[in-house]
Amino acid sequence: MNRATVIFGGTFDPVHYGHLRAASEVSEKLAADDFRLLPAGNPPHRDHTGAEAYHRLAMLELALAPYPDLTVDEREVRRGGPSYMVETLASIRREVGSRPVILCLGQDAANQLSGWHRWRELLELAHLVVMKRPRSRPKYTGEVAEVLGERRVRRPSQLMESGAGRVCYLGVTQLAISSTDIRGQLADGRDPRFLLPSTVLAYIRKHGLYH
Ligand SMILES: Nc1ncnc2c1ncn2[C@@H]1O[C@H](COP(=O)(O)OP(=O)(O)OP(=O)(O)O)[C@@H](O)[C@H]1O
Ligand SMILES: O=C(O)c1ccc[n+]([C@@H]2O[C@H](COP(=O)([O-])O)[C@@H](O)[C@H]2O)c1
Repeated sequence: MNRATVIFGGTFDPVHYGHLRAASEVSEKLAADDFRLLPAGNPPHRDHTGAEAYHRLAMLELALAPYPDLTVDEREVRRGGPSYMVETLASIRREVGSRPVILCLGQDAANQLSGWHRWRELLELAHLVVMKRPRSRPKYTGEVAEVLGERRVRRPSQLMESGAGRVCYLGVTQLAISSTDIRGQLADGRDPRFLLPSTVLAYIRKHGLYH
């Protein structure tokens, strides 16, 4: 078991099997002993979300309830202001000391990295694992390609040799599911069952979300 803290951040609006399967596979590949899904409280890059942060958090908790090895980190929902990942990682770093911290993000999210708040500092605080996404290829802007290229390692085990600063690409099973599509189906009165856990869908219906 590797002593690393792994963070899978997302808006999770709502959480679906694409997120959950990717999290499970990355956790397995990294042999992680501390794997956290971390919902963005107030995503800095989105004008609005379909559901309030407390609903997105509740849905994530329902989805992960049967799987105690995958936990929820609530700090961005509890914290006020924009949910900048650099601040989140700094706060996690203060708690875990020098152990490896690994931030997982999909290729689509990684392509936007140059727009993230103080993005260069992310690699001082954590390693990055970039997960391949259906229909999304590396399309970096600015200096990101250069920085990520310089830091790239081939084997996930190399992330365990230091606390931060390396980048590794991992393949995950390609499930072409997105929260946007699920929200669209619900808004159109269609049934997105089997794209997300039934407990999450029941929560959505109970609270009348995404209509
Ligand atoms: N189907 C999927 N397979 C693998 N990774 C995914 C999948 N969907 C989302 N991710 C990754 O999970 C993280 C959180 O994603 P997010 O909550 O934005 O989901 P999304 O489905 O892309 O949402 P939206 O459609 O609202 O943009 C991101 O790093 C994203 O790349
Ligand atoms: O810190 C930032 O500036 C920043 C900008 C864009 C995205 N993020 C984070 O990236 C993660 C994935 O974002 P998303 O939009 O794919 O859900 C999520 O944890 C976001 O909070 C963070």
